[in-house]
Amino acid sequence: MSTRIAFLKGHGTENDFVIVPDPENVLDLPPAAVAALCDRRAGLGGDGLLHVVRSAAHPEARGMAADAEWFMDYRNGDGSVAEMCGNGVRVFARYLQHAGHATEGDLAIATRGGVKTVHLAKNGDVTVGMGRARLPEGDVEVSVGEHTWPARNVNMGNPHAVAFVADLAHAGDLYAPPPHRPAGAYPDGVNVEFVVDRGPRHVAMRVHERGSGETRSCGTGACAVAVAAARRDGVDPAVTGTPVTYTVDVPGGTLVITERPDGEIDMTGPAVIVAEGAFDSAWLEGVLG
Ligand SMILES: N[C@@H](CCC[C@H](N)C(=O)O)C(=O)O
Repeated sequence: MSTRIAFLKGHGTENDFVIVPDPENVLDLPPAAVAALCDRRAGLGGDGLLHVVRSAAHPEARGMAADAEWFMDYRNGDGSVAEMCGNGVRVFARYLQHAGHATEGDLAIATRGGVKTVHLAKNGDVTVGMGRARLPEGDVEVSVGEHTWPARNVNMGNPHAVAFVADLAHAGDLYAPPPHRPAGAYPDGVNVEFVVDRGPRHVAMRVHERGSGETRSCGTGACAVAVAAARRDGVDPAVTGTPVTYTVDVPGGTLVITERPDGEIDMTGPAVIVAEGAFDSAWLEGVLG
């Protein structure tokens, strides 16, 4: 028997998501189902999917249920699982507010990267405490076409390679194959950011996301870029004792990233719900065969 399954669409700086509320975790969402839902031509379309589940109802989140009622079960557009999604968690918070599960102010959300504190501001901005960046040794190179750049490893719970480039156009076009990287450097894949300077503590980036291709924004990527830019600029809040803020322009808007002396990083930007509807379970079963 076919049933109607509710969904919403939302985005944060045009990093867009299919949102599937499933409080008791009863839906079966294998990778092929997520990829079908995120398909921009044959499905609903999204860079990724936010499966909204009560922490107590999800085996990966039960241990966080005392601290956060809701778990962001994030999936990339190809159906793969990622540790964290910075824009996703901001849109997830906006969904909880939209659905009446949260109000303006602070709320805790469980993610595979741990419990994140999100602040829903009056002006529509959403800030998330992203935790600390790790800067593993062993920098790599990324290449697109005839261009090759050194890149900095930054881990925001998920892996990023940040390359400072002369021209964002050198990152190729939307349909180009993903940037090349040396075999073995990232056994689980990597998100690659291309960055140019725009002014003092102001950069612009493009990103090729693991599991989604080029997207118009990446929150964890913007944090990785801000930290890589600060270190390149000789700025480390742990040393100066003063927070540092970078403005990061992405193709879909602007994110503001602040790193504090204790290493904790806050990211602020808009998060919007644009539509809600329902799809037929028979359609999805038909696609999955
Ligand atoms: N768009 C996200 C990052 C999503 C996960 C990423 N593609 C990965 O596989 O690590 C963000 O806003 O952080």
